[in-house]
Amino acid sequence: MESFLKEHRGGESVLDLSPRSTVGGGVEDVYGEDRASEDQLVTPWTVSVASGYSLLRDPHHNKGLAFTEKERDAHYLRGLLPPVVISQELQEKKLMHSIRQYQLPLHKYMAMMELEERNERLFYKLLIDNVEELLPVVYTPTVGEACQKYGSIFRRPQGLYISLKEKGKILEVLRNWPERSIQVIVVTDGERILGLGDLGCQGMGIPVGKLALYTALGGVRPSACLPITIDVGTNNETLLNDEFYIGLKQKRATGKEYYDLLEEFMTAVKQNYGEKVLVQFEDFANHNAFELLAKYGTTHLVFNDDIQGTASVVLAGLVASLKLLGGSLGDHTFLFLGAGEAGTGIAELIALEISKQTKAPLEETRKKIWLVDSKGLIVSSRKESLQHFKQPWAHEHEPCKNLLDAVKAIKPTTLIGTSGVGKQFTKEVVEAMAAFNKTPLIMALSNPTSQAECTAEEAYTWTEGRAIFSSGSPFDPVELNGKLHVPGQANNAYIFPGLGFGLVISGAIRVHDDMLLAASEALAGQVTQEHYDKGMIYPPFSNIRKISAHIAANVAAKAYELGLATRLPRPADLVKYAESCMFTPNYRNYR
Ligand SMILES: NC(=O)C1=CN([C@@H]2O[C@H](COP(=O)(O)OP(=O)(O)OC[C@H]3O[C@@H](n4cnc5c(N)ncnc54)[C@H](OP(=O)(O)O)[C@@H]3O)[C@@H](O)[C@H]2O)C=CC1
Ligand SMILES: CC(=O)C(=O)O
Ligand SMILES: [Mg+2]
Repeated sequence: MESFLKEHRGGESVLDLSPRSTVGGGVEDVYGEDRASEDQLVTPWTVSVASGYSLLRDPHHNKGLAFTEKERDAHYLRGLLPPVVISQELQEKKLMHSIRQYQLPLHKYMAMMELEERNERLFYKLLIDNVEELLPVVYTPTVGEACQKYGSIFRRPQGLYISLKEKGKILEVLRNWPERSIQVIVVTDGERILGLGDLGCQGMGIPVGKLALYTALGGVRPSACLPITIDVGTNNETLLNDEFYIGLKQKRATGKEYYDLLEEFMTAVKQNYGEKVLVQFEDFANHNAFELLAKYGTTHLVFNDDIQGTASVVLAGLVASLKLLGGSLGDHTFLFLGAGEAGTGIAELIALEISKQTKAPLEETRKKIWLVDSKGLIVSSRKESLQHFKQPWAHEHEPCKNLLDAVKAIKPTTLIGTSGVGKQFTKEVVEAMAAFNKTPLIMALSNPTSQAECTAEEAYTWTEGRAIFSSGSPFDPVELNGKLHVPGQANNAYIFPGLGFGLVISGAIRVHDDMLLAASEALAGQVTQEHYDKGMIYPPFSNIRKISAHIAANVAAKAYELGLATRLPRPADLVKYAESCMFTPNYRNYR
């Protein structure tokens, strides 16, 4: 602070902050003074231009040992750092070495979060340059464990908490966030965190993780990202009884109380950030997710990642798989285990794509797709008792009580797991798939790894190496009878960063289903012959920035075509434009 005042008052400090001299020198004992003010009100105050010590403590500008000699002179850093000056590359090498020393993924996660709080650009450089290694650390599966233990690992707030206590004041709460130019909000209410259920306020790890990917994979500026957790209570008894739980200790609010809070939130978001801020709904339970999407889809720029992002990524994998399987999408039969957000979201986008390709009505193309929920196969005799999002899938058929019976009856070419329950694709189920398919397509999408419907090894072993396999959380390649099988990661992380970036750079004001198809097409278009030769239906994450630029460009093109883009004129080369807009984490030079 002193250096700031000197800098701004011609080198003359207006406040004398130096310790008052005492007879005989040395530092004055200020502890008594501090105790004397214990009962008094004090004002927490700070300055806004960072230099000296505060610059080292500012994660947006801190460069640690990479501050140059000139910068150390100009910004009052002399003596605050050891003498050596190192490059960002050397810092990266050192940090990767230290992160690799940790045995437990959660410790790696905590080291990464600590880095983000200390030096944001270095955090993103590490994440971008080592994406395949670090994605499982900052994202699924480790982020799941981090959310489960968020109460005990919580150090500093990384996003905004909006609870029932803030009712009537949400606009003010938004204004407390230090950044004004927000482009992307990821919001959860913590009720369905991955396949781990209701984690209440501890779900904050998910918006934080998703937005880190928006920046690292998609190129949205970190300062334009805002993670939000809406806390309406939790029905998780363990959390309610945990003295370290960080959220509201009450049962979840429902009905009018819940929807009124969400309405206030959505209104405040638009009031504060305007029409073009993207709100991504994440990990809401399905009894609210579909309704919120339908309600705000016509008035706000909103997108549900679990319903729509997942649909787009899976469709891309299916389209790519046709290169290996032959035929068209409409030639296939799909069976889902799990008929919630992910399951019905994917099913609807597949049906839409087949309908666009064949010109057949949606009601017809849906008939190629079957879903099983916790009560068995969804069939017409169950229609009356089904939630609205399941009803379009209630086809004419005899009831089937379990997945194995459904597989045998429907004989799908593709089996997709979106149940949130691990180990449901048993040996019998997978062997049944292999019995009537030369190359069965198996997707075990539930997260984190503990909830995957089967492992990569199981899928390859039980099909004698014939399966094409993808999962929501990553699995290592599997060697079977001398052949290496490379599983894909069918995770919406391929889609949402590029999709969101495309919406941002075109200034889109609404999300349209055709944009999901455009994102899907762009992702499938990034799978090359080299990937197909290895049996892959998704490109590697190591290329994700390029992939995201192509997705963003395709989505932006669709926004312009539909008249939903506001950033005019339309750039001629949208891929180049997207690339040029992407945030890069290299250090900036300070004057
Ligand atoms: N890979 C990816 O990118 C993504 C993965 N996911 C994962 O998908 C999973 C599900 O998410 P989501 O769709 O939002 O969750 P939902 O709660 O909306 O849906 C879960 C569905 O699974 C069904 N189900 C639960 N248990 C069983 C069972 N034992 N047998 C058969 N069906 C069962 C439920 O049935 P009922 O309706 O009868 O209760 C429900 O239909 C989660 O693990 C999530 O992590 C989600 C989004 C993206
Ligand atoms: C990936 C994701 O969004 C989920 O599992 O919920
Ligand atoms: Mg999710």
